[in-house]
This record gives sequence, structure tokens and C-alpha cells, in this order.
Amino acid sequence: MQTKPFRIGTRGSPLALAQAREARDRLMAAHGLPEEMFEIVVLTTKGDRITDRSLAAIGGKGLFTEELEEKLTSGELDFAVHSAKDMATKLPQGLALTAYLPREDIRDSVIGRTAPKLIELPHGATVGSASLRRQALIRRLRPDINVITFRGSVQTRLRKLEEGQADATLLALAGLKRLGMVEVITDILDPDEFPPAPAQGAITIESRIDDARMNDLLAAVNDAPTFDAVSCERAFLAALDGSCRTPIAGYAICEGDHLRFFGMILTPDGKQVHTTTIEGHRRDAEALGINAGQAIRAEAGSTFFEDWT
Ligand SMILES: NCc1[nH]cc(CCC(=O)O)c1CC(=O)O
Repeated sequence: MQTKPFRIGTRGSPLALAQAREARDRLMAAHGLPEEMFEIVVLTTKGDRITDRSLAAIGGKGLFTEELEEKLTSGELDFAVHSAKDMATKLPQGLALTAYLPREDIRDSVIGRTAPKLIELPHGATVGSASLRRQALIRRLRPDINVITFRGSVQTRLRKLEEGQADATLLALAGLKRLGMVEVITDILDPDEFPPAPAQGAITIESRIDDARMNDLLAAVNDAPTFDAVSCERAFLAALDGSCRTPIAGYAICEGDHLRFFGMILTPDGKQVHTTTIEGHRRDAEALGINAGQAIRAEAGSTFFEDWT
């Protein structure tokens, strides 16, 4: 019998804490365990400390996970809860994304101050976003819009918007739902026109591959359709060698045994766009993602990634 509480690692932002609590609550319910059996351990990551530059400029996704993964590897944590979207495609040796909680809405939302929709913003309006994908997709729809880098927690970004630093900003609908803040939303974007980041809206639990007892416990809260869809999306990203300098978007949907994936790559100015759609059996989720990545790479040509990086 386990008597010491399980140690759950998380970042300290309000969204990260909400996600860690959701994982804990689902584990408590699945196993009939009391809250005292879980201890939420908050760590500050490099990504949290550096808020004045874009992620691409400071070295990418690992920045939000390094500290958590070190403590996971050393055994100081039993598992870590993350936004799946923030995870690099390659994890440290010995760690895996063991479980995915049921996915929230995958779509991006608009928080408009001077107009509710992107297409209604005044000519030359300013939109705040640090995401290369969102920047490229905005420029594709509205080349006149001036995109500025907006980083920090959801709360920080909304404050910057209120202060008038931008006419609008874009945030994942999933995060706003989890924070109970959907009332700030003025529009929701169509995922075929404005596809989300791979893994958007999914919470994942990372653990040590060799910790069989922990992984058995985590299996009870895994949502299989989410696991397969996100595995497909992450395979697509990996097949494109998803550096954080490449705008890459895409989502998979599972219906019964069927999986459909839609992917898009763009140049940062949004002028060149390539899309791909692939369908198949859910059990082939990863292979489908890899195939989609190879297909879109072949269509775009080898110069696509080199021209502007
Ligand atoms: N990179 C930041 C990040 N990581 C996950 C989310 C939102 C929740 C999600 O997509 O699951 C956000 C903020 C945002 O994009 O609005």
C-alpha cells in the first residue's frame, strides 16, 4: 500500500494549476483516493521567467518542461501535468506521455477590443500574439494587420489588451474554458481556416517509462480518442522536424475507429500555404501523422523550410 502522497509536478500559472487539479481530481475519482494522497508541487520554468521575448527567440518548447522533467527523472516527482501543446516532440530518455485527459475544444478564440472578429478589425489594426502559427494565419487572412509579440499568462495578455496595447489577441478556447473565462471571447475560429497547434486543448501526464505501478494508475484516466488524435498530431509535427520557427498547424478527430487529420504549414508572412488531409484507422494514428508530414513536405518542396529560416 502506498502511504506517501503522489507528487504531481506543475508550473504555477493559473492554467497550469487548474490542469494539475483536474488530473488529480480524475485520479482521485478513478481510484477512490483521498485528496491527501496527492501533493501538487509547483515549479518555475525558464519559460515562465523569460516573458519579454518570443519562445522561438529563446529556444523553444523545452523551456516550460526542463525543470519538471529533471525532477521527474530524479524521482522527486511521480508525474507531471502539462499542456500537451507545450511538449517538445522528443522527450528526455526514460520519460513518456503516458496519459491524456479528455480533450477540451481544440479551437482558437478571438478576444477583440475594437471589433469582435478578425475580419472586422480596422485597417492596420494591431493583434498581439507570440505564436508563429497564429501570426502567420492572421497575416494570411489580413495582411494589413500589424502583429506584435504578446507573451505571459492568459491574465497578463488580457491585461495588455485592456491597456490598449493591441486591438485584439488570440487564445486557445480550451485554456479560457478551464479558467472559467469564456465571457471575454468575442469570436471562435473555424479549425479548417485557422487550424490549431498540434495537441492544442489536451492535457497530458508525463511519467517515467519504467514506473509500472504509476503508469497502471495513470492508465485509468487516459482518454483513448484523445491519445490517438494527439499522437497523430505530434507525429505530424515530428515528421516536419517541427522547429519552433516553423508555423505548423493541424488537428485529428477520432470517430469510432476512424481518424481524420488535417494539417497546414505556412510561411511566416502567410503568403505560402500548404495543406493535407489524411484518413485511416485509429490504430495507425502515428503512421498517419508521419505520412501527412511527409506528404506536405513533398508538396511544399525542400526549399519551403529554407527560404525564410
Ligand atoms: N503556449 C501557451 C499555452 N499552452 C497551452 C495553452 C492553452 C491550453 C491548450 O491549448 O491546451 C496556452 C495558451 C494559449 O495558447 O492560449
